[in-house]
Formats: sequence, C-alpha cells, structure tokens
Amino acid sequence: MTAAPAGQPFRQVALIGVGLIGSSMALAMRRFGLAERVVGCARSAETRAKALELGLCDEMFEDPAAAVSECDLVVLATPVGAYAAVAEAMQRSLAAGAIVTDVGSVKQAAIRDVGPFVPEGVHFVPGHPIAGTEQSGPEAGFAELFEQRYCLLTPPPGTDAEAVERVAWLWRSMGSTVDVLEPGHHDQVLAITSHLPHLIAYTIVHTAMGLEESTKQEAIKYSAGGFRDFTRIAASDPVMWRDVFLNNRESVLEMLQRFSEDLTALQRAIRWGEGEVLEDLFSRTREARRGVIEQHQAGSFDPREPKT
Ligand SMILES: NC(=O)c1ccc[n+]([C@@H]2O[C@H](COP(=O)([O-])OP(=O)(O)OC[C@H]3O[C@@H](n4cnc5c(N)ncnc54)[C@H](O)[C@@H]3O)[C@@H](O)[C@H]2O)c1
Ligand SMILES: O=C(O)C(=O)C[C@]1(C(=O)O)C=C[C@@H](O)C=C1
Repeated sequence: MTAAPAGQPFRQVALIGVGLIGSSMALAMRRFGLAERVVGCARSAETRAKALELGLCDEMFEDPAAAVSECDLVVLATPVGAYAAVAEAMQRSLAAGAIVTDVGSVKQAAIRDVGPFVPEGVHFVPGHPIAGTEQSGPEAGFAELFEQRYCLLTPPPGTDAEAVERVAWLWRSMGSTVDVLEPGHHDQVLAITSHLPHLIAYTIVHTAMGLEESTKQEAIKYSAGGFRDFTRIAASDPVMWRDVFLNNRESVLEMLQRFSEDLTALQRAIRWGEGEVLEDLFSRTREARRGVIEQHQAGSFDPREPKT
C-alpha cells in the first residue's frame, strides 16, 4: 500500500493513544476531511467506548498491531515513554508504503525508540505540534487546537521527502504552520520554552503545598494571577510530563543550570537592594512578551476560553 498523494485525504489513519492530542487530531481530520476513516488504539475499554461515543474514531482496537494493519498513516499519540513498546508491537503489521508519525514533546528519544522498529519501505516522520492545554484524555480534544500554532517536523537525514510533505500537508490542513528542525535542536529549544516552564510551575505549586496548613489554604483562597497561572500548568498530565523529563534529560538539565545561575543573580540583587539590576532585567523580559504577542503565539485558541 502506498499513501494517497499529497493534497488528498489519507485512506485510513490510526491514532495510537486517543487523549488530548489524538482526539483533537481526530476532530480536526474529520472537520477538514483529511482522512476517509479514523481508527484508534487504547488500552482501556473505557477509553475505547468513549472514543466511539464521541465519534472520534470509526473503530477502536486494544492491540496496536490490529489498529495499524490497514492504515496509510499511523500517529503515535501516547506519552513518549510508551513509544518503544508500541512501535515493537505494531512493527509486523505496518503496511508497505505507510507513514508513521508522532506528536511527542521530545524528538531525539522518539527517533531512538521508534526508528529501530520501522520496517524497510515504511516512512517515519517525527512531529510535534506546539499546541496543548493542561487537560488530558479523549474528552479534552477540540478541532481548533492546532490553528495558528506551529508544528515542528524533525525528519532524520534520508527521510523520504514525499512522506515529509504528506505529513506537513496534514498539519497545514489542520491550521498549523510547519517548520522543519534538527531533532537535537528541537529538544534544546523546547527545553527552555516548554519543559523548564512546566518544571518551574510544578515546583512553585509543590512549594506552596508544603507550607503550613493555614498559609497553604490562603495561597489557594487568595490565589494571585501569577500563582493561578502556575497552577494551570502544574495540573498537566503527570505521566506525559514524567516521560518528557526522563527523555530530554540533557537539554533540561542544561537549561535548569542556566536558570539556577540567573535565579541566584536575582537573589543577590534583591539581597543587596540593587533596584537597577531588577528593573533592567524586568524591562528586557517585557520585550520578550511583546515578541510572543507579535508572533500571534500568546492567546488561547480553545473556543471554550476567552481569547487574549
Ligand atoms: N498535552 C500537551 O499539551 C501536548 C502538546 C504537544 C504534544 N504532546 C505530546 O502528545 C502525546 C500525547 O499527549 P496528550 O496530551 O494527548 O496525553 P493524554 O494523556 O491526553 O493522552 C495520551 C493517551 O495515550 C494513552 N496511552 C498511554 N500508553 C498507551 C499505550 N501503550 N497504548 C495505547 N495508548 C496508550 C493514554 O491512556 C492516554 O489516553 C505525548 O507524547 C505528549 O508529549 C502533548
Ligand atoms: O499550553 C499548554 O498548556 C501546554 O502546556 C502546551 C505545550 C506547551 O506550550 O508547553 C505543552 C507541551 C508541548 O509538547 C507543547 C505545548
């Protein structure tokens, strides 16, 4: 089987993992007519039933091998730590000419864990939509999630150009802008823009939860904007984020080291009353926010939330 040509819908897409990203893809693919048929794979009977009830998938499977056998596109949308086992399980069922892609937040580990199980004649195009929320599961998805967001593709050298174009077409059709990045570079950039912010949010909320009971209750009751925003991020899926940190260890530790040094410098400025140092730094960070707004990457695209 060869994948249908660029610009034409995929014949059958398998979503391995039907959580926030998988369900959003299912809804977007249906809305824009990007797949004739969408099937899914989930371990629990509850998720399989929910995906059918919500009309996300035409058919649900427990076994990844059964899910992928008739497909010209397979999308891995589980936490990154599950990739190797899933790729091994589906390896023998992949149709010749099929494209395997993924949505994982870490790309070098995806290539390390999936690559060895991709048979000759099947194309692996790693990808990562820079879009999400703190919600998880099949009910969390919405078709607009990828609109006006970037999707980064990180094909290893030698990847079939037509397969890359086909996956790029899919993301563009769901409203994203597609850029191609080297996988290691992707992991470094995302370590500072996504992984470290999550680590900081988890830490701040954890620190607040460790305060004595009365102060802890007040932190929740009088939640100021800053803490409130951190609690949103710190509500993100524990398994997904465990896997991100375990699989992007080097880049995260490098960015964490830089962050710790900068934090120590700020600590010193506060201790010594160096107002100029603080004001200068805060003025420069304000500029960064303007840049994010100018790139149209500041607001929520969840239709259930107010636009910013
Ligand atoms: N949440 C985000 O903001 C976001 C954004 C971009 C990319 N991603 C990436 O997308 C992937 C999915 O994240 P999500 O937010 O949709 O998570 P999610 O928790 O909403 O969904 C993941 C689903 O995968 C299922 N799953 C786990 N192991 C499985 C297995 N072995 N076989 C079949 N299903 C399995 C889980 O039960 C769950 O339903 C992750 O790799 C994550 O790094 C997430
Ligand atoms: O918007 C959010 O809540 C997200 O956490 C989405 C977010 C991020 O921006 O860090 C999280 C993980 C990703 O891999 C990509 C996007």
